Amino acid sequence: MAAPDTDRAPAGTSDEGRTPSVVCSHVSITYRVYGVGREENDAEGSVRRLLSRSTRGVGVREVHAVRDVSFVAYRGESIGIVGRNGSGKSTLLRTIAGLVPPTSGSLWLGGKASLLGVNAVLMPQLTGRENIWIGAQALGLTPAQVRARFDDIVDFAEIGDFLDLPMASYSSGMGARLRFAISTAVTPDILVVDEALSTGDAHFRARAQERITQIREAAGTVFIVSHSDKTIKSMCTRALWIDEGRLLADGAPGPVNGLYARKYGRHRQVWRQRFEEAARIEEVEGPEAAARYLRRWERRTAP
Ligand SMILES: Nc1ncnc2c1ncn2[C@@H]1O[C@H](COP(=O)(O)OP(=O)(O)OP(=O)(O)O)[C@@H](O)[C@H]1O
Repeated sequence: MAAPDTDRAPAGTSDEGRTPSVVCSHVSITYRVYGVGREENDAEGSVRRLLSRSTRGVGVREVHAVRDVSFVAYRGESIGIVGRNGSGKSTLLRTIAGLVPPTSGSLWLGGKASLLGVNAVLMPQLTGRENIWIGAQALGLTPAQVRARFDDIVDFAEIGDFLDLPMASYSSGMGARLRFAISTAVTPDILVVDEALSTGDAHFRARAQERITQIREAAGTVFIVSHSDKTIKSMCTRALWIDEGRLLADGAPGPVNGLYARKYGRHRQVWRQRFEEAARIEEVEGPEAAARYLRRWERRTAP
């Protein structure tokens, strides 16, 4: 397993005979959030702001979502991204998909990236049939290509009689299947899947896995964000662990998941037990006693 080292070439660049599809070099992504933090709303503050032309004091907060991340992805790889909530996984994926530019560093793509999640395009008030037409054309298919692939999309989505009903009436699993079917109607060079697999049942996941394998075999690269280590282990050939925006591990899914679980698995388990205890205390002694109990633990574990 390669430990990321910012002074060396990104993991895997020395491998010969493989074609890189994504080269992510020292990428950092910072969001600027306005209207939060300390405000200077008095007249003096406003004048100072105008004179200095600076944004200080207007409540701008910077969120360093991704910090100095480097790696090389190759054609034929399926890469799982793991990490706690808010660690920067989706931000990294959105950057690979071309939706969020890196604040610094560089990103090179050897093909077209497609983000699985045509959510923005699919409309709940329209039927599955109408959404297939709109979604597939939004991905760049011509009407003739949509016509040719229509039945395949419907078969994969398994929406049956719901095809002519509004998507708003679909279960979350049906919606996920239809989105997946539309997004993969075109074989993308780089497919980016953000949690889209978590809503499906075992049968859907098996077929999604098959589709992902087909894309990999067609020399594509797949990125998958998932909180399920089962999904990462069964669908990925490699995993990246992102923690507080930094790449902490890059290697085979088993060992990377193992490192991640070693750092946070026990922590999660311990807190689950504490919340159960807090619920018991709340029942017997009331909410204030439960809050006191949790605050005591928070103080003890605060960094
Ligand atoms: N559009 C945004 N504007 C400002 N901050 C954002 C934005 N999107 C994400 N963030 C912040 O960036 C950090 C990383 O978020 P991101 O969604 O990439 O994490 P994640 O690992 O995908 O989390 P999760 O597992 O909960 O989906 C978080 O602190 C989040 O609050």
